[in-house]
Order: sequence, then structure tokens, then C-alpha cells
Amino acid sequence: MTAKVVENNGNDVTLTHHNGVCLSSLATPTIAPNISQRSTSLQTLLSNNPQIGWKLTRDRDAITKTFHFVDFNQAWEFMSKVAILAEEMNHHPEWFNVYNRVEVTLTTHDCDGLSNNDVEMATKMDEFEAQLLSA
Ligand SMILES: C[C@H](O)[C@H](O)[C@H]1CNC2=NC(N)=NC(=O)C2=N1
Repeated sequence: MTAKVVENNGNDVTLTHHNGVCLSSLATPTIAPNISQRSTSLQTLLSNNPQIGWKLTRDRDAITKTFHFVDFNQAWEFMSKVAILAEEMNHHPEWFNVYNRVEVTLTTHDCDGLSNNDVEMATKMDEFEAQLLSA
């Protein structure tokens, strides 16, 4: 996504912004948050379907989910897949792992809240989870 920033000398410059679309009303105006898209983008993840299970966090504009795997090895396999994805996307989760449990929080620092990058990463994480648990 790009936001147009006009320099004070009058020349237009285009600010390419982390190629995601901010969904947070907290985002700074220069990156033109697309909050009208917010509910559409989040509705699948936040549905009551227990198979999905993402929730909005209380204290900030973020989503969170706890993944449970068979054992530590599978949890680590999941985290390894996500680590590769994070580097590809240049978008990194906040996470905590103990044995077979991985607690994940996704938000976008550049937006001071959620962006489409979080939606994309959460969706991919759910795909990795399904692949691993059905193996
Ligand atoms: C400098 C680096 O490109 C930026 O900090 C990237 C890296 N990973 C990131 N991850 C997340 N979750 N939010 C960001 O805004 C972000 N920005």
C-alpha cells in the first residue's frame, strides 16, 4: 500500500508503506488507514468457529490465539514455518512457547494496530496448524 506524502517543497513523494493496509483507527493519517475494510478483513478470523479461534486483545489493537500441538517437536515445526514466512513478509509475530503450546499476538508496529499483514499471517498460521495436526 502506498500513501502520498507531499514534501514541504511541494514535490510529491510516494511513501511505500510496509505493503500492508492499516486497519487500525490508531494509524497516523499519512498512512491513510482503511478502516472501512477492517470488519471485512477480520470477520473470518474473529468468527466464533472454534477451529479458528482468534480474538481481539483487550489492551491494544491486536489479535491473539493459542495454538496447541501434539508435542514440542510439532510446536517447533510450526514456529519454524512461521519464522520463514515472517522473513518473507518482513512481518513478525509476538509469541510465547512452552512445550506444545504457542501463544501468538499479531499487530503492526507501523500502524499502531492491525493491518492486512496481520490478517494474512494469521490465515497462513491457521493453514500451517491444519497441515501439522492432520499429518
Ligand atoms: C525495520 C523493519 O522492516 C520493520 O520494523 C518491520 C519488521 N517487522 C514488523 N513486524 C510487525 N509485526 N510490525 C511491523 O510494523 C514490522 N515492521
